[in-house]
Amino acid sequence: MSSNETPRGPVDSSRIPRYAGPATFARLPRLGEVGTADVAVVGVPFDSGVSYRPGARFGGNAIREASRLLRPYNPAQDASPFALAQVADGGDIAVNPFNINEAVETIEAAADELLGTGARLMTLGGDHTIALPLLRSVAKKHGPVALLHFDAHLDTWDTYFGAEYTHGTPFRRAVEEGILDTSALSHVGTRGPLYGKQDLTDDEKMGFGIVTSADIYRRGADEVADQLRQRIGDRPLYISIDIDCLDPAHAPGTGTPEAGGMTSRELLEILRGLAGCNLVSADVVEVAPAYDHAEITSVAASHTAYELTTIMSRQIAAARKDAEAK
Ligand SMILES: N=C(N)NCCCC(=O)O
Ligand SMILES: [Zn+2]
Ligand SMILES: [Zn+2]
Repeated sequence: MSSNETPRGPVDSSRIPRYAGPATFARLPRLGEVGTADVAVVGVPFDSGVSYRPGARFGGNAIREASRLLRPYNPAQDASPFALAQVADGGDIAVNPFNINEAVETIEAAADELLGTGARLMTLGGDHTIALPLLRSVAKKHGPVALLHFDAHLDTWDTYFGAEYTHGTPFRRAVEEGILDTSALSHVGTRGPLYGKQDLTDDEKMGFGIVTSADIYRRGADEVADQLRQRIGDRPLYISIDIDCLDPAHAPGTGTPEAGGMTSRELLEILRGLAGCNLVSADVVEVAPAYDHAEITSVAASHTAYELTTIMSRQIAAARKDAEAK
């Protein structure tokens, strides 16, 4: 979108009932209807990398369905994300469910294509395996990126049953490949039993800092966000959100739930506190609707994606304004 074009926003829910028609994220136009977008919301229906309950392949569409209720003005960030920049639904990346290596390649190639058009990606998973090809693609464009990883789990384990690409291993692979800026890596929301203490030592060696879910409870969302923002500075940032970072009370619909997690309010507040960071792309993964009730998980995920999109749109609009002033 050039600076003098008005973005095409969502369907007007005061004229067309919000439950009518097929769902796109936040009732936004499809990418094909607008040509190119500043932020492309894409689904990756892939869950062949899970170690426990499957079902995240249906996550993207569950989030789209739940996102029908999002409204165009975000008071928490005082911004209308879909008016500040063109956000569009890019549909799903069709990947092979029977061949993980091929799926990983397909995701990377599709992300390359979308990022090549100048779009930032707001990806809806899928299981956490998909973060690796997305990070590869983002790093090709921006160099090694800072990473904020919201998750109950570390996802820096080595292999599962000998498999390198799984939902428990994407960030170890990413560190090995040199696509992360190891001076700014944080897990947020970590908790629960591990295989051994070595998991933590290995993780620390890779450069990760940890903000546990108990840290959030004790220190509060604002302080945590301030600390994270300081660590990230103006580095290009990727945010990966495993919905199991939330307590199972706030996100029952997921494959590997762990008790004692943050609330959806805490997650949303931390994200709002990150506004102004150079967020180049993001994902929300591990929503498995078969275990959900009353869309609790997919509603939380849709609001999470909405806050992330708002951060990106605000930044895109601010950069455009700066460029025009020059
Ligand atoms: N949910 C994600 N991404 N990873 C969980 C892996 C935990 C395990 O099976 O040990
Ligand atoms: Zn997890
Ligand atoms: Zn994860």
